[in-house]
Amino acid sequence: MLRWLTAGESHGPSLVAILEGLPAHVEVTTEDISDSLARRRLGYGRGARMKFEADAVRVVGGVRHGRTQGGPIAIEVGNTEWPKWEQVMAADPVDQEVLDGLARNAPLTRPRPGHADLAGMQKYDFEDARPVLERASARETAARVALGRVASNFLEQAVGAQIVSHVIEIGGVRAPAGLWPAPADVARLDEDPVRCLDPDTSKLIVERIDQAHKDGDTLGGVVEVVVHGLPPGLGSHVHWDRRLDSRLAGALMGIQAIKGVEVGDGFELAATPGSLAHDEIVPTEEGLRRVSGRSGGTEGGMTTGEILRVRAAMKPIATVPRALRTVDVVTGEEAVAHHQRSDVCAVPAAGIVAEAMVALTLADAVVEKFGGDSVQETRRNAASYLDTLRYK
Ligand SMILES: Cc1cc2nc3c(=O)[nH]c(=O)nc-3n(C[C@H](O)[C@H](O)[C@H](O)COP(=O)(O)O)c2cc1C
Ligand SMILES: C=C(O[C@@H]1CC(C(=O)O)=C[C@@H](OP(=O)(O)O)[C@H]1O)C(=O)O
Repeated sequence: MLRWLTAGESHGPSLVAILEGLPAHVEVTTEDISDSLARRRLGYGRGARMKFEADAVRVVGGVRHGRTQGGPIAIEVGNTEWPKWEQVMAADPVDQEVLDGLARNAPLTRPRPGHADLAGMQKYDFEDARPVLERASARETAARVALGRVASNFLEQAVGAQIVSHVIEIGGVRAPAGLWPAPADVARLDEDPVRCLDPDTSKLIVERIDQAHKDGDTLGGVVEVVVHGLPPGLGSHVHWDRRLDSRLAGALMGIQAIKGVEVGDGFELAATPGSLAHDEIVPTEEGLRRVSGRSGGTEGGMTTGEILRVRAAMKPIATVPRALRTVDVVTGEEAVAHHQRSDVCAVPAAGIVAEAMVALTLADAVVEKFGGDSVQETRRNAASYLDTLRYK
């Protein structure tokens, strides 16, 4: 079983992430992790912070000379913004006089509709939204992407699986259906301003984001994660919490601002007759194959061995510049929500986070099915399973 945890605040000194249960000998370097973090910062429409802040990666446990050692892997992602927040976010008490003199410490009492502010203040009994938004912030996803890179190296080295994500819709502008990226498309996708496979849609999306920016508005959208090279039989039909689609859905829903998940053609299948909704099975020279991929590569909560495809729908950013109505919780009076800066659209970044969550979930399913204390043992076990598969 793989377990993972993150800690740290948006403007704290660093985020930390721990991954436990991964076999030894997975090749991974600080550079690999930094590259993945750099991909998360991509995407037209992100706010100023993405430009001036860097992710300072330090692997502090579990990896030696570029290979995992079998123990928990601990990664620190330093926030280079920290010096500006050292007192506001200090772990130890700071003189009230000092804090009162800091504009950025002013209590945030006008919660933003759509963010965690009000529910968090109610639940944790805070008069200031700061402690809530600091942890709710998607800054935390940097820690997940760091772990996701370790998981995705494992998947590639253990079973040869490769993950790629793309944006299929932003602000209602949608790419043509049926475009599924291959691993070779990753560089091209990363170069596109919105990580969309279709250049015409990409241009329209950039215009849509510019318009939203001008209007003081924000946008959401849909990303799709596609995984090539998975063996059949990851996950299980025997119990709800062992179903792979259930685990993938939970992992994707756990990303800030994700409000919908589809496996394969999901909602569209609901409107399609059965004769056209399922993936017929045919014998080919390469063995049993499906003629289509509508199911998204799972049946009965197990991988089918075909391409895995899952989608996540992100709502628009909650910090809307054209501020929304709220209440000042201290005075009880009507007000507009607090706003300093924000992303107009973070859908491309959410795609990279979705890749990470899919990688962690699949790595867990591979460890569960094939075990192994070293990646070579996992690889042997997977190869022997595939060799002796009853129906190929
Ligand atoms: C990559 C990414 C970047 C985000 N950037 C912002 C942002 O700049 N401003 C904002 O208000 N929300 C942003 N969000 C969304 C909030 O973190 C999220 O809405 C908030 O934590 C409340 O959680 P919920 O939307 O799941 O209810 C971002 C989310 C992601 C995944
Ligand atoms: C810092 C990141 O994303 C942040 C996520 C976020 C939110 O509310 O989720 C709000 C913004 O932060 P701030 O309010 O400080 O401008 C984003 O920049 C990041 O992704 O690295």
